Amino acid sequence: MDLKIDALTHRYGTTEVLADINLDIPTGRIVCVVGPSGCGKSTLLRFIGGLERPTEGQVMQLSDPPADSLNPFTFVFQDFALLPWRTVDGNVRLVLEDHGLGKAEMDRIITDVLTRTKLADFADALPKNLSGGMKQRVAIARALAVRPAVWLMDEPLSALDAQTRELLMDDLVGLWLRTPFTAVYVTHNLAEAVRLGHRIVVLSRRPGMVRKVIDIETPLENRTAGDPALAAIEQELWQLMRDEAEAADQELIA
Ligand SMILES: Nc1ncnc2c1ncn2[C@@H]1O[C@H](COP(=O)(O)OP(=O)(O)OP(=O)(O)O)[C@@H](O)[C@H]1O
Repeated sequence: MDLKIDALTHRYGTTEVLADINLDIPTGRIVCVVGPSGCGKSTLLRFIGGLERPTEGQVMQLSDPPADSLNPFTFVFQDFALLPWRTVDGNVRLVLEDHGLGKAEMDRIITDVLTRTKLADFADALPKNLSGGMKQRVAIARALAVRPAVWLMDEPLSALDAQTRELLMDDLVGLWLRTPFTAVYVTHNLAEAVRLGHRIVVLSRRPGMVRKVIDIETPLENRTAGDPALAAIEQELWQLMRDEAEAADQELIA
C-alpha cells in the first residue's frame, strides 16, 4: 500500500517533536528511518499506524490494503511483545482469532508462517525457552500471519546480539525476496539501514525534520558485507547523523 506523509508536524504540549515531515512510502519497499534519540521516530510510526493523530498534516493512504490483509498496519517491536503463557503456536494463533477463520485455515496459516521463519519444530515451546533471536522470529511469524499492508518495525533487532542480528537480517531479506512487503523500519543501526533499506530517511534531532532521503539501488540480495558503494552510503549517513547525535546528546545532558 502506497503511503504519503504530508506536511506532518506534531507537538506534545509546547514541545515540538516532528516538524513538516514529507515522505513517500512506496508499496513493496523497506523505508528505514534513522535519527538521534528522541527525534520522533517511534512517534512517526504511531501516526503511520493510526494510533495517534498529528497536530498538523496527515498520513495519506494512496491505495487500498490487500483484500486479504487481516491487520493492514502491523507493529513489530524491539521487546518481541509475546505472551509468556502461550506457546509459539499460541502466540501466532492469538492474532488470527476473532477474524472468523476456521481452525483448519488457522492451522494452515500457522504452519506456513512457522515454516517461513524456521520455527516449525518449536510450535509447542514457551517464550521463556527461546533465545532472543527465536523470540523475534515468533514476532515476525505473528506479523506474517496477518498479512500486513505495511509493517511498522520499531528497532526490531536492537535487543539482539550482533551475530543474531546478522542472521535475522538475512531472514528478513529472505522473506522480502519471497514476497516483497512494505515496511517502515526504525533503527539506530546504520549498517542495518544500509542492509535492509530501499530508502533511508535521516531525521534531525528534535524536532525531527527530514535532513536527507537516500535511495539505494543495489538489490537486497546483492548487498554483501564490504561492498564499497554500501560502505560509502553508511559513511555518508554517519556524517549526517554525527552532528545531530552530538547535539542531541548535549541536550540530554544539559
Ligand atoms: N505520549 C507522549 N507525551 C509526551 N511526550 C512524548 C510522548 N511520546 C513521546 N514523547 C516525546 O517525544 C519525543 C520523541 O519521542 P520518540 O520516542 O518518538 O523518539 P525516538 O526518536 O523514537 O527516540 P529513541 O530513538 O530514543 O527511541 C521525545 O522527547 C519523547 O519524550
